[in-house]
Formats: sequence, C-alpha cells, structure tokens
Amino acid sequence: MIELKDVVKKYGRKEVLKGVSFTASKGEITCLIGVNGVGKTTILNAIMKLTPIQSGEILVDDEKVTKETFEKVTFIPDATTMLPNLTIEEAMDFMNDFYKVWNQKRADELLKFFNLNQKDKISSLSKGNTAKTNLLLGLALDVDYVLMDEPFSGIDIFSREQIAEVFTTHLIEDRGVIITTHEINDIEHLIDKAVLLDEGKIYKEFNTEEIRENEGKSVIDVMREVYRG
Ligand SMILES: Nc1ncnc2c1ncn2[C@@H]1O[C@H](COP(=O)(O)OP(=O)(O)OP(=O)(O)O)[C@@H](O)[C@H]1O
Repeated sequence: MIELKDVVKKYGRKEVLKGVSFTASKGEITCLIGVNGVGKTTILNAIMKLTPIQSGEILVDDEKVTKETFEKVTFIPDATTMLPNLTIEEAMDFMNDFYKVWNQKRADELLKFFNLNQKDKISSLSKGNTAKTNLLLGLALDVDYVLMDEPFSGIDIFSREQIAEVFTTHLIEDRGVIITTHEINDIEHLIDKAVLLDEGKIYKEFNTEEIRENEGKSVIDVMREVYRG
C-alpha cells in the first residue's frame, strides 16, 4: 500500500498540499481528481521523491521511501517524450540495461497490444503513440506500483480507448495504480477508488463501486456535487 500521511508541500510561500492523507492499495486503481493546479502532479512527484515535502510522511508498504522503493514503484509521466533520440527498440534495450526489473516479455506484449513499430524513432511519434510508448516503458517494469500522470492528455478518442483497455488486461495484473486524469469518462468504469482534491486538501475519498451500488452515483455525479457545490 502507498500511504500519504498529512503531507504538506510548499513552493516558496505557496502551500500547495495542506495536509494530504490517503492510501492506494495493491490490486486497485486509485484516481486523483481535481481542477488544474490543485496538486495532483505534485503528489506523484512527492511519492517519487522528485520534490521535497515540508512535513508529513509517505510510506510504501509501511516503509519510508528510499532508493530501494524504486524497485517497487514506477512513474509514467505525461506525454513528454522520454529518450527522444532513440527508436522504441533502442529505448527498450536501454531500459533492459538500466533496470533489473525490466520484463522483456511484457514489453513485447505491450508493443503488440498498442500496435507500435519498434523501429520508429520516439521523437517522430504522434502524441498518442508517445503516450503509449511511455506506458510500455513503464508497465514493462516488474514493479508493484505504477503512478501515471495524465496518460490521456491531448490524445484522440481511439488512442484513449486503447490506453484505457490496457487497464482491463493482465498487463496491469495485481499492481497498485495511482492515476491522475481529467478524462474521467475514459476510465470511470475501471477505477476502484477516487480521491477528490480541493484547495490543497482531500475533499472526499471513496470506493467507486460502493457509491455506485449504495447511492446509485457515478464518479462524475460526485464530482459535480463537490466542485459545482
Ligand atoms: N516547480 C514548481 N515551482 C513552483 N510552483 C509549482 C511548481 N510545480 C507546481 N507548482 C504549482 O503548484 C500547484 C500545483 O501544481 P500541480 O502541477 O501539482 O497541479 P495539478 O493538479 O497536477 O494540475 P494539472 O491538472 O493542471 O496538471 C500549481 O499552482 C503550480 O503552479
């Protein structure tokens, strides 16, 4: 389980996270939801220690984040291009050399799943194929937790559907996923838990199936209540 306990993050004097606490379990897809600038990416960066926090705690499987944690967690950034000068094949070789948790079999399956051509240079890929390549390079690591920042950002409906489909396959397996997205429609039916952020705090955290069954509400219904008052 990934656990944030009362995390406070400031950029200069601006307090972006004002005591954020939530958990994300293995085997579940947890979706961070909130308007632009609320701090979703900051949370993912803080989990990866890419940005320091002022107070609070972040635990992975009950332990503080250390270098070893990164054999358990991978971060798939938004559509920015990783390793632009390489072909997809060269990027996979690079990952293979760099990470002992690289799983070539799963990489080959993902290549096929996303219909990518491994001879293509990454800098020449469309935005949708760049996002798919980023997902391939992240999901082919044998780690327990996957953090994804806006995997659907700026890409067409068909690519979004294909990316959403990967969540329903064995390629995700029983890993824990934390995802940020504004495209809730694409994955509403796939997420297990929603964490709604507002003004630097968790406004609401709920199990999507429970709220569907008990209150007959979708994630979007709850978002409307929260953000539109
Ligand atoms: N490196 C930085 N230096 C200063 N301020 C920053 C930095 N990174 C983010 N911020 C600010 O922190 C706030 C939260 O940013 P963050 O990117 O985490 O939001 P977000 O919820 O992911 O937004 P979006 O939905 O637009 O991606 C914003 O006001 C942003 O301007």
